[in-house]
Formats: sequence, structure tokens, C-alpha cells
Amino acid sequence: MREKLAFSGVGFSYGEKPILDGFDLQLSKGELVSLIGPSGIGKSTLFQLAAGLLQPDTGTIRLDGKSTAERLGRVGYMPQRDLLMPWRTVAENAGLPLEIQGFSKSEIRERIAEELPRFGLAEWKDAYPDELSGGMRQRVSFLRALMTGADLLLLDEPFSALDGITRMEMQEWLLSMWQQTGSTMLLITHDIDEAILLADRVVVLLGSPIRQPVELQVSVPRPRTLASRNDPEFHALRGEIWELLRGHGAANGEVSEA
Ligand SMILES: Nc1ncnc2c1ncn2[C@@H]1O[C@H](COP(=O)(O)OP(=O)(O)OP(=O)(O)O)[C@@H](O)[C@H]1O
Repeated sequence: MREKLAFSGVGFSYGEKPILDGFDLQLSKGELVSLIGPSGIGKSTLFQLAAGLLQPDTGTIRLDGKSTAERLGRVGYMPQRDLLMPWRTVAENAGLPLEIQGFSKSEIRERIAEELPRFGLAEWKDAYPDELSGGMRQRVSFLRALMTGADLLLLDEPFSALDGITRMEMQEWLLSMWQQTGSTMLLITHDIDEAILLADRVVVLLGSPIRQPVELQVSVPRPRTLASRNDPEFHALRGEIWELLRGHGAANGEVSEA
């Protein structure tokens, strides 16, 4: 499979505080990988490095095989909180990246109207964010990330603010979107079940600084549904990840075992 993103021997510190040291991570095109680790270990820092908002002190980060500092704008980012602009409608929020790329108002409306049905938002084109449920807002946020045209999406705990049922619906929805779009996705989560359910691989981040992550392949058959949680492999992985995280902050409730 073709390489999409690669960290090779990456070192990064905030002043005297080392976050990464000789860190390697590869993502193939079309892969969905979960990152899990204790709070404060450096997950968001890793995302900022991947997005080009920060540059490594040592080592290289390649995107599409090119070792370039110019990653900004080439990856889509979906934050924990949706950060939708309250004065813009659904179509105007989702269309923001197209506006920045210089598309005309009518082109944007047409393009967004085509996309809204598969996001379950066809009837909500002209609604404002405060008229939407949490799950709907996250779908608008996801559509906006896709509209950057980037086929690497960084999802930073995208469902953490949602209630349990909506969260489960959104997990199934995300899986179907991933299958339809073929995007490469890197997902931060604090929820062990979510990490396993969604991903091809779970990357467990440990240590200060983080050196080599522990990578666990998830071969639970796809398509996965919530019932996949009963799969014996799922169960074994859940135990393995929990053991890895135990004693690394997980005991403080920073990582949830479902
Ligand atoms: N701009 C900064 N300057 C100095 N230290 C920082 C900065 N940003 C983050 N840190 C520190 O670096 C460490 C890693 O932070 P980061 O936000 O990447 O962790 P995280 O794993 O995403 O945490 P959480 O799970 O709580 O969101 C933390 O100790 C944090 O206090």
C-alpha cells in the first residue's frame, strides 16, 4: 500500500520539555489509525506536527512521499468541538474551505447541496448551528474538513462531546463515510472501544518523551458494527490496550474502558 504520512526519527520539545524522541509512525493511503494515550502525553502536538502547524526539531515528516515543511492546508482537521460559526448557515459553514479556495457563491451552494444528503443534512442547508443536534453539528464539521480537498483527515476526539447513543451512531456513520471516501484518517480518542471499533491499527502512545509507540493490528472483520464489540479478538485487544495504559494515567480516568 502507498505511504500517505510518515514520521521518521522525529524529535520535538517545547523548550526544555521533550515530547517526542526518535518517533516513527507510518500511515498507508486509505488507512484508518487510532491514537490512544494518557492525557498530556502529546497527542495534539503530534497532530499539529502532522498538519504543519509545528515543525520537528529533528527527523522528517513526509506527506505523499515528499519531505516538505509545506503541509499546511494539505490536511483536513476536525477538532473536538465543532467550531462552527454561529452566524453562518450549514451550507456556509461547510463551504468555508471552498470560499478560501476562491470558488464562487453559486458553485459553493451547488457543491454543498450535492454533498448534504449523505451527511443526513439535506433539509438543513439554511439552518444555523444552534438549530442542530450535537451529532448534526459534528457532521457539518466533518463535511467542512472534507471540503478542504485533503485526503488526509486528522480527527481530534471528534465525538467526545456527544452523548453515548449519538456517539455510537456517529461511529457507525464515520465508518461508512470512510469506506465511501477512501480517505486516510488519523483519529485521537480516549475511548478504547472506539479506538478498536474504527481502526485498522491502534497506536498506543506511552512515555515522556514518547519514543516508539506500541502498534496493534485490528483484524476484526469489516464492515464493523456495534456488534463487533462481542468479537473475541475485540475483547482480547481491549484487555491488551488497557494493560498497556494501566499505570500511565489511565487509572485517573483519563482513558476510558467501555
Ligand atoms: N505551546 C505549548 N508550550 C509549552 N508546553 C506545551 C504547549 N502545548 C502543549 N504543551 C505541553 O505539552 C504536553 C503535551 O500536550 P498535548 O496537548 O500535545 O497533549 P495531549 O496528549 O493532546 O493531551 P490531552 O489528551 O489532555 O488533550 C503537555 O504537558 C502540555 O502541557
